[in-house]
Amino acid sequence: MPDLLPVPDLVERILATVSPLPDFPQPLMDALGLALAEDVSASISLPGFDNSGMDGYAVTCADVASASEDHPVHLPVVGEIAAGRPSLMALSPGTAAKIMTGARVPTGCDAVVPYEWTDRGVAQVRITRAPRQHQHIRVAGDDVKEGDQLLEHGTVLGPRHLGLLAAIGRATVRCRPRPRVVVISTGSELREPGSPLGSDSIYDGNSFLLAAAARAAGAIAYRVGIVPDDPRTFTDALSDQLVRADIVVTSGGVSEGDFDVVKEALSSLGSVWFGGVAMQPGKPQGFGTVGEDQTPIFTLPGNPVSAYVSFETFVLPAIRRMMGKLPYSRPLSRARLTHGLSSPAGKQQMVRAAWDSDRGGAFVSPVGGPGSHLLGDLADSNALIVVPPDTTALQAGDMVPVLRLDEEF
Ligand SMILES: Nc1nc2c(c(=O)[nH]1)N[C@H]1C(S)=C(S)[C@@H](COP(=O)(O)OP(=O)(O)OC[C@H]3O[C@@H](n4cnc5c(N)ncnc54)[C@H](O)[C@@H]3O)O[C@H]1N2
Ligand code: MOO
Repeated sequence: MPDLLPVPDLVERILATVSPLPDFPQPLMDALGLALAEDVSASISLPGFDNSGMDGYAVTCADVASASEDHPVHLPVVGEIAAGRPSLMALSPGTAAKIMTGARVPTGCDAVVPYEWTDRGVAQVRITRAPRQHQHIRVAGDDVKEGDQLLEHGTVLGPRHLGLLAAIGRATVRCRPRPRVVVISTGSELREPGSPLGSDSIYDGNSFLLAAAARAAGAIAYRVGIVPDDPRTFTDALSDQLVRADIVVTSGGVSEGDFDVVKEALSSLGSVWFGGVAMQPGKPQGFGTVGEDQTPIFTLPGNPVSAYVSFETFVLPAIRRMMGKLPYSRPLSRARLTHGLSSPAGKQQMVRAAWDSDRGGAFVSPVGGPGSHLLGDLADSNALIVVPPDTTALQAGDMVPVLRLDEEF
């Protein structure tokens, strides 16, 4: 058996070849899920001005200090201040003004008495409890101060970040864009789902699997569909697609067969490496660059489980690096193995598994057999147990490294 490349060596080669995409200002809603390519500081304070936290009456504390149920204080109501419709800028001692939540507090007011402590009077208000000084006043800058560092370069933007960015008035933020991933399935036996199936043909599951995985990783995925086992047709399809690709992913046609179209078409270019990686499933791999723009290309093996595991191991880190998302690879966690298993020597085995947790902590159970055609088992899995190349057997109860496939990271 020719030497197999260790998995980390190929990952390293990929990360050295792939560069982060140039960042540019993006409208906020397009930035959801993208990594910030700038440090964001507050250009304004939040709140921007002292405002009321309650619907009630703006008062001067000293005027109502003695208010109680038994000895209410009565004040004339001199106006009404609604949020966004400031009408009264200053409050004179001995008066009150109706004020709504969010409305700017007039000068001279140092507390808000909520409606519930009053008779809700219009011309005059009866106040039965004394507020503390500054009660129900939201002071300018008590949330965010102008100049505060808010979000760091590299932060992956979620709904809460976008809310904050909008609140400080940002319409755009600098982010790296989503890479455009073109997915091509090769194989003359493949048919489009929904079309009739011949006696020796199969449906093209891989392009859906891989395009969906690319989209789930944050990329824009273009599913080109099926290219038959003809090198010329493959090369034509590839050059048609390069114009819209930051990454090309193919499946099939890379092992030792007589019609291994991808290998045959790309070998002559010399810039794509083909070889075996010490991983099971996912041994036959190809990686390199194609076209004028040196677009990275991943030629994944055709067996569906092999294609998926290869995507997780090699394509996902490339997508994340282009997007500026760290870490590049899915983090390993540890879980207790429920059943023993054996593993081939010299290869990192990626065992389909079901992960769960209970009061005893995380546990993981192998799902199905090792066959790389077992797509049903793959769909039942939510994790991969990573068995190192030098480990040939694991016992029930062992703590094992696990990749949780549906976890955001
Ligand atoms: N003599 C050898 N044969 C094989 C070796 C080897 O080392 N020596 N390696 C095996 C391993 S491991 C794998 S993995 C496969 C990889 O083969 P290819 O990448 O060339 O893929 P194909 O031969 O085109 O297809 C393999 C398998 O997968 C099915 N397939 C392909 N595309 C799709 C698709 N889009 N959707 C669903 N299923 C797909 C295809 O029909 C085949 O059954 O090679 C082994 N052979
Ligand atoms: O190594 Mo292949 O990728 O399992 O069946």
